[in-house]
Amino acid sequence: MTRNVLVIGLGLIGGSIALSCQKAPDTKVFGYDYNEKTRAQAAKLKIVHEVVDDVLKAASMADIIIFGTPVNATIEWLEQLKKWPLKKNVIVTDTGSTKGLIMEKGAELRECGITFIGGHPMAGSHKSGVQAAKAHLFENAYYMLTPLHNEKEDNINALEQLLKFTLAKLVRVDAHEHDHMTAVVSHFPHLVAASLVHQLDAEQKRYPMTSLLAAGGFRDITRIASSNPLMWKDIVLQNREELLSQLNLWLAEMNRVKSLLIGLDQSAIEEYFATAKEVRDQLPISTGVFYSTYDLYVDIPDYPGVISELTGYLAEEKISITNIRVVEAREDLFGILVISFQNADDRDKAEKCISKKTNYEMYVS
Ligand SMILES: NC(=O)c1ccc[n+]([C@@H]2O[C@H](COP(=O)([O-])OP(=O)(O)OC[C@H]3O[C@@H](n4cnc5c(N)ncnc54)[C@H](O)[C@@H]3O)[C@@H](O)[C@H]2O)c1
Ligand SMILES: O=C(O)C(=O)C[C@]1(C(=O)O)C=C[C@@H](O)C=C1
Repeated sequence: MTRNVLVIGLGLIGGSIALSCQKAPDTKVFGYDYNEKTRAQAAKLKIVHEVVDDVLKAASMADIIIFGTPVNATIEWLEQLKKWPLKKNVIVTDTGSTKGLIMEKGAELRECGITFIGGHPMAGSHKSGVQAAKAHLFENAYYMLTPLHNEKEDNINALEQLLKFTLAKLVRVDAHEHDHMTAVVSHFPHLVAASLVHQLDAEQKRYPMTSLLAAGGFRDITRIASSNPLMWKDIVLQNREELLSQLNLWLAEMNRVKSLLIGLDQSAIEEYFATAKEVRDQLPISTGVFYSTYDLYVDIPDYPGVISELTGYLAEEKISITNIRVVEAREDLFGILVISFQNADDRDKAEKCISKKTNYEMYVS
């Protein structure tokens, strides 16, 4: 029997889930977005099997409904859902970055006989919109499910059976613990990134050259300040309490830094950086596709055409690359070309391909 899946909200996350659900056998994926342009783009990009205009009708046929909407919009949809004529065994889930308030709605849905299991894939990007959707966005990332207490195991299994096609690591987490932990590793860092950009903005009014000097360090730490403002407005409002307590911890931490600077204690300052480096270097890699890189470093001679020559060899063998950049290219030195691939297999193939055609030295990080 065909399983009908309806995805509401076809942006980066909803679109990516819809693409991965299309890989599930005997599954028909329908999609709805309140933005007409997005619906048209989703149809053109084949993000779903069928884009629908009548969301209520599609919902009444759905076995699984997935919300890819901003978290405040999800709350509004869940309220409406209570009155809809849904299938008796329908399973409703979401992808929102916050879980506390959404699970309160989930509990209300249970009172109406509707199964709601919260979900949150811990991968994404500062990019948004349907054009950024990718089938493999969640590969290897943690995908948290926050079922209500006493949720039927069969319901959770049924949802997991579909979500396993995201190739994410599915884990079950309590909704409140979820909101605490994501405040630490995601929500609060977004506030810090935005605040650093505000600080730069104020500074460059007095020293206009400052922004020209924003190189790797500033760009790395503030990439996420380019994220969707509406989405983040919703997230920080829903997780306000946790964020206020993170902010207090941060202020205390900044006071510690202040004391270190005032105290001029060289070894304590070095220790501060050393401990941070140790913890940072040991972070496990569990991101989705955007920021897990499989890089191949190629020492290339610095002559015009060398990059197109190399990419040409890879194209001949149909090896796709996700990014390419040159580092340390100087006239008198070999440059290093860093080629990124989607997976280790593609990188291995590329290494073999390049070693057949050239004598350039290569290494992987
Ligand atoms: N961006 C990330 O890195 C990331 C990662 C994990 C989870 N999330 C969560 O996923 C959800 C979607 O985020 P995104 O990054 O895909 O955002 P997005 O802006 O790319 O997509 C949201 C989509 O929802 C549509 N939409 C907005 N309001 C709607 C409504 N009321 N009804 C129907 N459609 C509506 C928009 O038109 C858009 O197409 C959010 O809840 C977010 O918290 C985001
Ligand atoms: O990589 C990014 O740009 C993200 O911000 C992704 C990110 C994160 O903070 O890690 C953002 C929000 C999500 O709920 C999950 C993942």
